[in-house]
Amino acid sequence: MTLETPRPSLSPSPAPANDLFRPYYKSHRHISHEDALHSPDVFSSYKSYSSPHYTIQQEQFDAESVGLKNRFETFAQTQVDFAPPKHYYTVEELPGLLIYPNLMPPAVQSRLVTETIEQYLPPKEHLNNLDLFYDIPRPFNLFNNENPHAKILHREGGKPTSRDKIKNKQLRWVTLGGQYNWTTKAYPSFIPGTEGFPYFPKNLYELLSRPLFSINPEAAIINFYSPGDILSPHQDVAELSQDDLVSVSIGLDAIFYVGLNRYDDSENSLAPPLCLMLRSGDVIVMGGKSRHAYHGIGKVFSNTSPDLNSPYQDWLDTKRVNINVRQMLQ
Ligand SMILES: O=C(O)CCC(=O)C(=O)O
Ligand SMILES: [Fe+2]
Repeated sequence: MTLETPRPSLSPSPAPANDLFRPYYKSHRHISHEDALHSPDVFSSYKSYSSPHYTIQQEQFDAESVGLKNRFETFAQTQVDFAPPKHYYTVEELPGLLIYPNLMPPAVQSRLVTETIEQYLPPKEHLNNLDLFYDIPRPFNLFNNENPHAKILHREGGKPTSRDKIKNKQLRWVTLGGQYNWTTKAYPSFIPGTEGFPYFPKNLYELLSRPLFSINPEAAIINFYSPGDILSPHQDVAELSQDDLVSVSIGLDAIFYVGLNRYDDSENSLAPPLCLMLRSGDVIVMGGKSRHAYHGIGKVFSNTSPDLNSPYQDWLDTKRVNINVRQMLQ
């Protein structure tokens, strides 16, 4: 269970989490979408869920008090026709974990994909996983169709790549805002508001910041998954801030695991992780005691992306995009 390339803020998980998560990665590796949707131990809001380990509660969501419609329309730059969700979910055993099924309407999801490809990915300040090995031309236009097969050479004599290969499989993440330092395993400790403080895209900031979520977004990782990709169990502990981590899913459905190291009284053993089906438009918040919970992705299901009427729909039909936003500083 290793990733192809190292990635920011991925701290190796100690044995207990790995041991508890491993059977799930194994049993879900070949599960069909249909079986996962009906599996009693995979939570999704539209079916019943019962687990001896987790109690999920439905909470009232007040879309008006957080100015949801206005936020969405500002971000999508168009009128957004949507019925705001009435509920979100909390988990008794994972305090601070919030689950918002289908929060982002299609127009907002589509805009997020467009912004990712056209604005967040191209600049040289936004490092991606390929930059570690290749001299990726900048601005990096994933969909510039001139010469998609032109060779991009590996810096240390490894296999060359091409924009086509990157687009279809190799692009795994891009970082926005404060860029994590690989060597020191830390974010830059700049002072907010001063020159040189990492720039974070304003439109994404305004979409996800207070009062909707308890966060001043300063850094983000956008993860790209193809079917077959997983993300190993880890904690996100690099940020100094204890504020919420906000995670938006777009495109293909995926199984997400999350767990705290705790003893389950009924079985007197470490509790297994909670399994969630994450679908396009869902948002997860990891805050409070769950800010540093172990988590990972066990399965990405092919042919499950909704039609978002995106200019990049063909690509999105083969991808899961996860926008993972954090506050770096206290
Ligand atoms: O893809 C996801 O839902 C989770 C990503 C994640 O855990 C991370 O970027 O640290
Ligand atoms: Fe994470």
